[in-house]
This record gives sequence, C-alpha cells and structure tokens, in this order.
Amino acid sequence: MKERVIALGFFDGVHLGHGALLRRTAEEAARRGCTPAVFTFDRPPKEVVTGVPCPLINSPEDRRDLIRRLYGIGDVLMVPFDQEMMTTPWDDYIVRILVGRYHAVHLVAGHDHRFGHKNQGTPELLAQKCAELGLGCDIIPKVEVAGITVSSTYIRRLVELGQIGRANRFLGHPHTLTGTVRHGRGIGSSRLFPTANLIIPPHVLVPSHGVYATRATLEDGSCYAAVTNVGTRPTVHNGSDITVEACLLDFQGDLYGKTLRVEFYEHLRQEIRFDSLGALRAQIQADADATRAYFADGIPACSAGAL
Ligand SMILES: Cc1cc2nc3c(=O)[nH]c(=O)nc-3n(C[C@H](O)[C@H](O)[C@H](O)COP(=O)(O)O)c2cc1C
Ligand SMILES: Nc1ncnc2c1ncn2[C@@H]1O[C@H](COP(=O)(O)OP(=O)(O)OP(=O)(O)O)[C@@H](O)[C@H]1O
Repeated sequence: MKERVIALGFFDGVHLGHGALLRRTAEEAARRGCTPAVFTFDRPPKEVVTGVPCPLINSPEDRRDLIRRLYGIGDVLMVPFDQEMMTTPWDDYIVRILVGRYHAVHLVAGHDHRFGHKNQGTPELLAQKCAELGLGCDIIPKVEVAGITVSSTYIRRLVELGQIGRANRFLGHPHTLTGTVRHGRGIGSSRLFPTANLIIPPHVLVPSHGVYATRATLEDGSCYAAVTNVGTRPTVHNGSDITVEACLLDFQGDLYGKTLRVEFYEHLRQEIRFDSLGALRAQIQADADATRAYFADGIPACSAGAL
C-alpha cells in the first residue's frame, strides 16, 4: 500500500504560500519514507458552488506540472469536484476519502483552509481529527510578501492588470501559459516576423493586452528569449478574439501542432493600433531589442527535461 503525506488545497498559480505547504509535504514524506502528494480538484470548488465563473492562473496541466517541477511532487491527485464531493461532510472527507481511498498518514494544509460540505471543515477541526486518528498534521502559517498575504485571488488580479513583474514576486516563479501552436493567418511570417500562435487553454486568464518579455520552452526542453503579444492585433484585425503570439528570438523552425510553454517576465508596452504595417514592424523590432536587453545576462536556465 502506497502511504502518502498529502497537501490539501486548490493550488492555482502554485504561489509562494502553496510552496510553504509543498516543501513541508516533501520534507515530511522523505522523513517517513512515503510518497509526497497533493489532493486537489479539476475545477475550482468556489465556481461549482456559486455558479460564478472563475478564470484561473493556470490550466490543470500547468498546475500539475508546476507542482512537480518546482517542488518535486509528482503525485498530484486531481479529482472531479462534483455533486458527491461537494456534499461530502468534512470528517467523511478525511476518513473515507483521504485516509480510506488515498492512504494518507499525514496531512498538510494552510492557516485558512476550508473543506467539506458547506466549508464546515477548518484547520482546527482538521488538526483535532488527525490527532484522533493517529495521523500527522501540519497547519502552515500564512505567507506574506511585503505585508500582503499571498493568495491566488490577489495574483489573478495582478495578471489581469498586466502587472506581471509583481505577480511573479508573489508566485515565486514566472507566470506560465502552456498551449499548442496553431496556424495564424500568415501575415506575420510573410510581412512581419514569424510568430507562434498559442491555442489558449479553456478557462485560463491571459495577461492584460500588451507586449511582454517572455521565455519560450519547446517540447525538447530547449529555451529561447521571446517577445510575446497578447491582444486583438488592431492594426491588422477588426475582431475581438484574443491571441497570444510569441516571436522566438534566434529560432527558426516549424512549431505548428507542437506544445509551447511561455513564461512571462516583464510587461514592455500596451498593444496599440499602428497606421501601417511598416510602423508595426519597426515597433516589433524595438520590442525584440528590449527583450534582448531584458535577458542581457542570459535567459534563466531551463529546468531539465522535455515538456
Ligand atoms: C512582439 C509583437 C508585438 C505586437 N504588437 C502589436 C501591436 O501593438 N498592435 C497590433 O495591432 N498588433 C501587434 N502585433 C500582432 C501583429 O499584428 C501580428 O503578429 C500579425 O498580424 C500576424 O498575425 P498572424 O500570425 O495572424 O498572421 C504584435 C506581434 C508581436 C509578435
Ligand atoms: N499565503 C499563504 N500562506 C500559507 N498557506 C496558504 C497561503 N495561501 C494559500 N495557502 C494554503 O494553501 C492551500 C491551497 O490554497 P488555495 O489554493 O485553496 O488558496 P488561495 O491561494 O488562498 O486561493 P484563493 O485566493 O482562490 O482563495 C490551502 O491549504 C491554503 O490554506
């Protein structure tokens, strides 16, 4: 039987507060010689309960991948948050699901973690129940940056505002968007610069419209500095559909149909409408130069391994 130390929560963004739980989980699992794990849901419980859509910082795939890459926890139990889960009483959730089904021997949660039907489970009840059942338990105190509690809600707002540098300080890593490269309309490659257009995963927040210094990682794990536009491309397009297009610097090759990870480092400027393609082209060249200057000391090392 695979015994687990399990961290509890949704973990959107995999921010520095989450990091405190995940580090503790990995440490306790190593001490006990069992598996570190995360128990989370495929969609945000708040959205299912209230019916109000909550676009997320990360797709489920990126959330899973960040937990593994940054904190070394590969066992991410991502279960459907359905009617049955929603109405499971808090103690049943611990006894029947976490212990019975997933063999928890130690649970790790944050200072404000709520769980179970009607959010009736609290950190205090969790600690009490664990003591009763002979399980280990850690309640992690809140993590703050510059006096502000780190939370997914706060970081979502920063991403929406395009305040990527600040969002990254709370995340502890660059904001990440991974998608598949689709065909654009070919204007870029024929008359401007070749760009990789990402299919934006459903339900994910894109940063506010503008141009960003980014790092692009290809399926084979190789990394490039890239200048990325998020927006509606008002110079060449009248519609409102949003694209995320990355122009990889010093890269030549075909990326169509491939997976591409784009990490956002800095907001460079707003997206605007130019009077001519020539003016847009000159500006994109300047954006590429600004991106090279941003990464003048070298692009941060890629984490080992393919996507
Ligand atoms: C770094 C960069 C900056 C861009 N900035 C703008 C902009 O400010 N205004 C705009 O209308 N389009 C902007 N674009 C989008 C171009 O219009 C777009 O790449 C071009 O229309 C190609 O589209 P296609 O791939 O659909 O052919 C930018 C693209 C890149 C890569
Ligand atoms: N700043 C923090 N310090 C310590 N623990 C945290 C912090 N933020 C979240 N946690 C804990 O991490 C786990 C996952 O958090 P979760 O994703 O549910 O919350 P969150 O980041 O506060 O999100 P939201 O803003 O959507 O409520 C929970 O156990 C939570 O209590």
